[in-house]
Amino acid sequence: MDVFVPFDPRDPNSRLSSVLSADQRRAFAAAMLTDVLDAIRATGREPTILSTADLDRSCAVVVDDRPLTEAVNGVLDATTPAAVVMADLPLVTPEAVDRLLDADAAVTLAPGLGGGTNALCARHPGFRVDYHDGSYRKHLASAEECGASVHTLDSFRLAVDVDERADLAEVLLHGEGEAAAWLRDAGFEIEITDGRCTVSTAAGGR
Ligand SMILES: Nc1nc2c(ncn2[C@@H]2O[C@H](COP(=O)(O)OP(=O)(O)OP(=O)(O)O)[C@@H](O)[C@H]2O)c(=O)[nH]1
Ligand SMILES: C[C@H](OP(=O)(O)O)C(=O)O
Repeated sequence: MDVFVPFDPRDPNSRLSSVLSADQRRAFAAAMLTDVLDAIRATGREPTILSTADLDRSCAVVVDDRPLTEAVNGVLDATTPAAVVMADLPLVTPEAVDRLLDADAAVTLAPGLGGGTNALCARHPGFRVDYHDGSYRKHLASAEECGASVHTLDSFRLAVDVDERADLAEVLLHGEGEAAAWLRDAGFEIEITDGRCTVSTAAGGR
């Protein structure tokens, strides 16, 4: 099974601009990518990065500068079965990747909090993606349209994608890889606000 990891290094994680500078966002996104690639490799599979620009990584890289949906559908046009695992999932574990890839359904979807699709495995040649704006529901419809059976994977490790400041607390709480280490080195810490774990930018970030 080919596993593709979409990655756009140009201006990553723009929704974190209030806490991280552009250079910090690039470094943090690269650390998250490393965590995702490590988890996939630990399952015995070799990932391919689907990037918008050339990358200096010891990994197969396919460059396609079209928007995300078109680039991933380009992959699905050429490759079935195929899996797509986003690069902003720093909590992902090899066990979670195995569960995604071992599921029998024609289409397996790992939803993100907020209705996105953090990872998927497509065994049906007719399935195509349509990312953003609550893509999980669109992908359920897309699978139904082509008559593919669907499995929704219940995985905390795949559900946490890093979009906003609150997501950084999850990385500090549960992450064990480069992204969590990068945040700690940058001075970010957990603090309790109104009884919940939040991320403190007192010593880190902007
Ligand atoms: N190949 C490719 N990957 C993309 C593209 N846009 C986003 N990605 C990747 O897709 C995943 C999900 O991205 P998003 O959450 O939509 O965007 P982001 O850059 O992480 O964050 P924001 O700028 O805050 O939206 C991340 O791994 C991105 O690197 C694109 O146009 N092409
Ligand atoms: C890639 C996209 O991410 P979001 O815009 O939901 O963070 C999606 O999962 O559809």
